[in-house]
Amino acid sequence: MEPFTGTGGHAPGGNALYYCIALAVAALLLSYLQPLFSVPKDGREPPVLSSSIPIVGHLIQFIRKGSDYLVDLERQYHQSLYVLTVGKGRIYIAASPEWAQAIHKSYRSLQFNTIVLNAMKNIFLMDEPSMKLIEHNSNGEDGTRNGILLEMHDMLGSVLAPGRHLDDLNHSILNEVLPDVNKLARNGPQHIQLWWWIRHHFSIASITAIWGPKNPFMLHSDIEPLFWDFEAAMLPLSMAPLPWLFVRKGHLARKRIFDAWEEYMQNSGYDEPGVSQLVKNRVALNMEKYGFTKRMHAYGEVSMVFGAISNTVPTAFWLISYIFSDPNILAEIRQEVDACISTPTSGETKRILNATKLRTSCHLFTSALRETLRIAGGVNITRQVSEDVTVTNSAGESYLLKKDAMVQIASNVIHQRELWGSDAHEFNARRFMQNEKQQADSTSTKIPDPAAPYRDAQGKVVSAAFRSFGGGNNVCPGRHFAQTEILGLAALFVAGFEIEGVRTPGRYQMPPTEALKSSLAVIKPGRDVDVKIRRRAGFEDVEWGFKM
Ligand code: HEM
Repeated sequence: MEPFTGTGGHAPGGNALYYCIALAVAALLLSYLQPLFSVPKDGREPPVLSSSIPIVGHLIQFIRKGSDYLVDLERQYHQSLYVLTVGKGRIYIAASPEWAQAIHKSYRSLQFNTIVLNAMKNIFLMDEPSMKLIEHNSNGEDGTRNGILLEMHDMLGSVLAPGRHLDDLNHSILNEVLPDVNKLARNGPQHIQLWWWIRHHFSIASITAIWGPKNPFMLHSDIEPLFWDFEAAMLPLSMAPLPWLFVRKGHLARKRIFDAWEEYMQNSGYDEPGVSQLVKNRVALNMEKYGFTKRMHAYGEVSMVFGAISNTVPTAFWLISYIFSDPNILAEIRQEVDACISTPTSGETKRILNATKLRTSCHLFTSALRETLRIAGGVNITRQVSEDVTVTNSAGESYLLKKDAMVQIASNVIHQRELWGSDAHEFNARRFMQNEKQQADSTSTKIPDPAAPYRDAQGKVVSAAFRSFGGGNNVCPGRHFAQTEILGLAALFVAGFEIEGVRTPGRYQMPPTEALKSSLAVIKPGRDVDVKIRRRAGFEDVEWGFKM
């Protein structure tokens, strides 16, 4: 299962010389071509960070290092807003909370939906008539909220906000995952691969809670693993020419998933009992109101599958990993979770976890979740500049951003900045305790917002520092759903089980992160981890249940 194979960046043996010569020739050629690609610079723009390889140097580094490239640039240059040029294009990188906030404020000129349109065309393969429908008023050009994208945004914001529909959805996903958990280690210790187990069972439970029992993940055993192949190929699929040739694995996975989702639509799987309000509303909007075909609606639904699981699944894995790799933190969080379990009546094996209490009264547990997201969930936020615009940060600094460029908020860099203290690079489960307590005091009956601004140890708000759920207009509408489902799954492990590594008896050791970190979603583990899982003493026969 070791993923880190290959030559570690060196061409083997005698090929090394040819490799170096080829690189030198390519660099020379590119330097001759550079004038053709020169990007005219306006003195009002942020500083340009150049690359030693002209034209495509930054692109090569992104391909080689993923989102870690931005961390390298931060170490080297300490710039909080700067420009990278690739070919004739510009990417502005905002790497401080102050600039993140300024970018979010200029949402009219720095557009989210233009990025969505590109994805719908190039990744989710919407046909021309559907693109026409989606493009209509996509950025509120006519001053109203009419049009598929804006109406969808508003619909998701309301159906996923704390309330009855969200409770139904959370109840449904937690109930879906219960049978798998209740089967675990029932007849004594059991070996599992922890990442595989969580990925497989949590994905299927999430998709079933949203799309009902006749969904493709439930009906076809190849769909869940293929989804992750598709997910891993997202970027190359969106950029590479001839994806069927150059991104073959991702291309085939995408095709199979589209076909399976089309089958779901053709069989009216969305009409079955157990389908969430969210899916019903999407059918009503896309098909009934705007006339999408079943095929195009199916492709669009796959984009929602990304929203639903590509971040929650790895977050649940890392949260469980962080908790179990520190026995003291495990003991403290266990105490909090134990207080959310119903008291058994004699002879009863059923124990009920109160999911609402998990969110409102387990401050260390919810702090650990946000800390997990700070470290593993530095999801970078991208916008397209629709017109020349001047952005100004809270310190009064201003820069010009040019039309047609991209802007990226480097959440992964912001999440490692000095503002987090000298332990910024380490996991500190208590880091968000001030937040959790403060929210509990001020909003005792409401559900704490997992996207609330970070408060430092003195309780001072540091706006736009915690970016895992984005911010501003496009803050993640699924964050409350995500918080409850992740806490619910992790609580079952904490309350009911002990975990040790097969290769590290008596303790659990986390696997490393993937070598090439994506900037699109929460980081995945670099390899799976074989664990021995057994029932916690005193909970051997427990059948778990949930109440909201
Ligand atoms: C740990 C879990 C999650 C993380 C870290 C996460 C992260 C994010 C981030 C960073 C954004 C903002 C993107 C941007 O501004 O460019 C976003 C938006 C979005 N998320 Fe999530 N998300 C999570 C879970 C979910 C879930 C469970 C759903 C749905 C069931 C969901 C649905 C969406 C949607 C639809 C948007 C687009 C919002 C819009 O149109 O303005 N997310 N998410």
